[in-house]
Amino acid sequence: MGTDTGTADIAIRARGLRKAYQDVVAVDRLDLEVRRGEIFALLGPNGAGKTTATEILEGYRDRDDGELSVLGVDPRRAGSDWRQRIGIVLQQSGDFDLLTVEEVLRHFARYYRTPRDVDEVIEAVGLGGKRRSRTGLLSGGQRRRLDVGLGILGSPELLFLDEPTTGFDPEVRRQFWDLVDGLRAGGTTVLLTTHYLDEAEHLADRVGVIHRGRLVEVNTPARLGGRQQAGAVVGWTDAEGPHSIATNEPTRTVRELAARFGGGEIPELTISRPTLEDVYLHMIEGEGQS
Ligand SMILES: Nc1ncnc2c1ncn2[C@@H]1O[C@H](COP(=O)(O)OP(=O)(O)OP(=O)(O)O)[C@@H](O)[C@H]1O
Repeated sequence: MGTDTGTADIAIRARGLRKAYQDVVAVDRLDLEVRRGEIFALLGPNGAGKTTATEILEGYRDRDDGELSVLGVDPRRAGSDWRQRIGIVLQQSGDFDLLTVEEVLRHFARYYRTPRDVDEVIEAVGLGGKRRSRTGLLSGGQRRRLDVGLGILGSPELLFLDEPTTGFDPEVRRQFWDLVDGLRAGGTTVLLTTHYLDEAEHLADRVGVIHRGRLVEVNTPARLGGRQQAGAVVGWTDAEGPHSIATNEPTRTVRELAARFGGGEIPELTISRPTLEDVYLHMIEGEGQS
C-alpha cells in the first residue's frame, strides 16, 4: 500500500493520544508502538482507558488530540480497504441466535474480498462438532470462539482481541492460546486486552500497562517491573515445618541446603520469583498513590 512508507515494520504508532468524556480524561497523552507480527497485550485495571484507546485504534472512536497510524493509515481517514485488513473481536458480539455456526460464518465471509476458507476457520476455532448448531444454543466459551472465528475470517493483518477468553474454562482457554499462537506463526499482529495475567504471560511478546489513560510501562512479560532482577524465595520443609529464605543468590542457598541435607534431596524444595501478577499489582498500587 502506498500509505505504508516508513512504517513497514510498525503496525500501530500512536503519539500523544488523548480522549476525554466531558471532564473524565480516559486516554491521556498515550504513546504506543506495536510492531508487525507481534502480540501486544494491554493490561490495566477497570476504567484505565483500554477500551477507549482500542476503539480509537480500531477507528470506532475519534480522538481529541494526538497522531495515529494503524497499518500506515490514520483511522480517521480510513476506508473500506483498510477495514478489510483488520479484524476485531469485541467483548460482545451481535445476535444471530437462529443461524448455525456455519451459516453465520458463510454470511460474514461475503463481506471480505479474500475470506479464509470457512471450513478451515471452523476447525481453527475448534467448533467442528458444532457447525450445524444454532448459535443461540452455544455455551459462552463456544460463542466466544465463534466471535474469534468472525474476527479472523478476513485474514486480517492486525487483529484486535478485547478480553477474548472471559468465561472460558481452563481447557478451552488453552485451546484458544494455541489458536492465537497459530495466528502469530502466520504473521498476524495481535493487540490483546486481558485481565488474565497468565494469558498475557503466555501469549504476549510485550505488554503495556495502562493506568489512568497513560502507558506506565512497556516491556516483555519476563522483564516487566524489573521482574528479572527481583530476588528469589527458596522454600523447603524439615522436621520443624516449612521454611523460606529471600535471596539474590538462590543457587548458593540451594547448595548450602543440599549440604545440610547430606547431599540428598531437599524436601519440598521450591524456588520462586515474583509472578507477573505480583509486579503488575505492585505497579498499579504504586501509581495509585501518586
Ligand atoms: N462513553 C463514555 N462516556 C463517558 N465516560 C466514559 C465512556 N466510556 C468510558 N468512559 C470513562 O472513561 C474511563 C476509561 O474507560 P474505558 O472503558 O476505556 O476503560 P477500560 O480500561 O477499558 O476498563 P474495563 O477494564 O473496565 O473495560 C472510565 O473512567 C470510564 O468511566
